[in-house]
Amino acid sequence: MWGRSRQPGSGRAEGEESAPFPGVRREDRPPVPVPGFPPVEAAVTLRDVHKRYGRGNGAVHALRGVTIGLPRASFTAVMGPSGSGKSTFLQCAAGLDRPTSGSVLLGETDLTKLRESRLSDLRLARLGFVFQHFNLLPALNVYQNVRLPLKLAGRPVDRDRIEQMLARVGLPDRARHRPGELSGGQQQRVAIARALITEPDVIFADEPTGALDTATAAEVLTLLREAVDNLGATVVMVTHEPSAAAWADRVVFLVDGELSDELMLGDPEEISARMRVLTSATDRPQSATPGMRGRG
Ligand SMILES: Nc1ncnc2c1ncn2[C@@H]1O[C@H](COP(=O)(O)OP(=O)(O)OP(=O)(O)O)[C@@H](O)[C@H]1O
Repeated sequence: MWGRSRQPGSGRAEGEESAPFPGVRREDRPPVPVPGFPPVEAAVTLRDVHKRYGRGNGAVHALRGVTIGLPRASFTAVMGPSGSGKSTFLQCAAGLDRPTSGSVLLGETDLTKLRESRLSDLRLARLGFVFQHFNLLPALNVYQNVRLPLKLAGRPVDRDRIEQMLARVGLPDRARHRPGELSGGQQQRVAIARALITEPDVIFADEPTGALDTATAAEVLTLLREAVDNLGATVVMVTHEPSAAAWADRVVFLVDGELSDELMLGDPEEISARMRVLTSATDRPQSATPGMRGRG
């Protein structure tokens, strides 16, 4: 499978399988894209997406005609200098914000044509989210946090599946703990379990390792990688960290709201070098995030 041998620090050998996620049959997995061949089907497609904040002289053009397809069962990292439009890209691709013009398709469904209530249903049913600061509900325990998307979507709750998912992310004995009783890395594992419990088509991750130390970040990235390889999920991750982006199959680079470059199966050094070129060309610093500096 592509990218498998390139995972920095995963400790997993080429071709080695990790334990499957609960409730997912191998035959249900969608086709895996092969480098060098056009993808059969894109999980997410952006077509000429523009996003403008404000009007007149004060308008900010955060995205300027972004067109890209993200293949099913692939892991894409989005990088770029500070203010280049990464978060706006993620928000528009995930249907959390609406483009000023252009279209965003989830499979065959054009999100820009959906009313807010339908969009919200679709996000619950088919998308998962992982954020830098975890965004768990502090009053709910771990089990209840993971169960929440199922309840919100009105779907049946299978206690065994939730417990298996917690075991899968390495927290079999924390179901009754509140988020405040867990470390940052453990909270992010809960957030990943919560994102995966609905078996989403696409997981959007916004700086998922930005608040974590190097070792913990690698554990979280392993889980995202496994969601792609074993569950057939599509992962889209915004990151400032070349060492995190190197876990992806493909890194796309945004500059001033435009896609300016991409790298397939890049290692941290290659990704850093590409970022240095882009940052010096725009003469704009990257936003600093703690945690993974110096890795790789
Ligand atoms: N709600 C908003 N209103 C006005 N301008 C905005 C808004 N959100 C983002 N912007 C502007 O749009 C541009 C792109 O912002 P965005 O947050 O997408 O960039 P980014 O690459 O994620 O930045 P960073 O790496 O610093 O988080 C920036 O100039 C930003 O100031």
